[in-house]
Amino acid sequence: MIVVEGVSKTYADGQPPALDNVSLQIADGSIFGIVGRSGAGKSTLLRCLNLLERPTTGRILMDGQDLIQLSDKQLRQQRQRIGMIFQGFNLLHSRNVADNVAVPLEIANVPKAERAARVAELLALVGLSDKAMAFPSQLSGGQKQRVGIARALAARPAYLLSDEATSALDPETTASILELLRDINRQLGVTIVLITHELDVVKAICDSAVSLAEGRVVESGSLVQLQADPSSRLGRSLAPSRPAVRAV
Ligand SMILES: Nc1ncnc2c1ncn2[C@@H]1O[C@H](COP(=O)(O)OP(=O)(O)OP(=O)(O)O)[C@@H](O)[C@H]1O
Repeated sequence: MIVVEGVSKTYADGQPPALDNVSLQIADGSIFGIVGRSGAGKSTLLRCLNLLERPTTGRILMDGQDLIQLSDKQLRQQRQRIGMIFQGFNLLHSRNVADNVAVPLEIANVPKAERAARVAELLALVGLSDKAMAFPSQLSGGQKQRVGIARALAARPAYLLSDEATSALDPETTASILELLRDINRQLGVTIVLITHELDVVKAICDSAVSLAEGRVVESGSLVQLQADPSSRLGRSLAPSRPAVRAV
């Protein structure tokens, strides 16, 4: 479970805070969406969850441990429990697909034979077994993101952080990547925290969501709660789509 307690982040003196007293909880095994306009603080919040950004004040508890109190070594260990995927995929262009997926395993000093077996397993999971020797430049956007997902899962993380992972993809590819994330969540029990500016993404796969504005939490809750609350703006935006009415 992730608990964010009173987290504020100010990048520079005199600037308004990027996060202002944010508190929320992310249940184990859930898919949690962070929404809000550009500049609302979404990336800052996501980056605080693995301490790529250090909060100015507040606490981030992951599995009961306050990340801010961890030593460098403990933080490195905790980060192995957190995978991350990105809008721009962040693949190494000089390495083939298998070698990209192997990067976290190399960092964790996993022996070569074990690495190869794990990479094969991961490529099968994301449906890219036939692309192991291909280079990123030979892949479509959706395939690149599948490599990014396989790499993020390599060290068997408990948490997967997704920074606009589908924003660069067309709607059909987005749907297939969201389906993959949902399968990973269900099959492996990985908790997924995703930033998106597309409410359709939240509707498609999130169990809970928070909306941010100017660094503050505007609303948060489970999708079911939000959708059932007539006073919730986010809930109204996330109302289930009605089936199209067909003329007879
Ligand atoms: N490294 C940084 N240094 C200084 N200010 C920053 C830095 N990163 C973000 N900010 C500021 O913090 C605020 C929140 O930015 P953040 O990137 O978290 O928002 P966001 O909701 O993710 O936006 P977007 O959807 O455009 O990515 C903005 O005002 C931004 O200019």
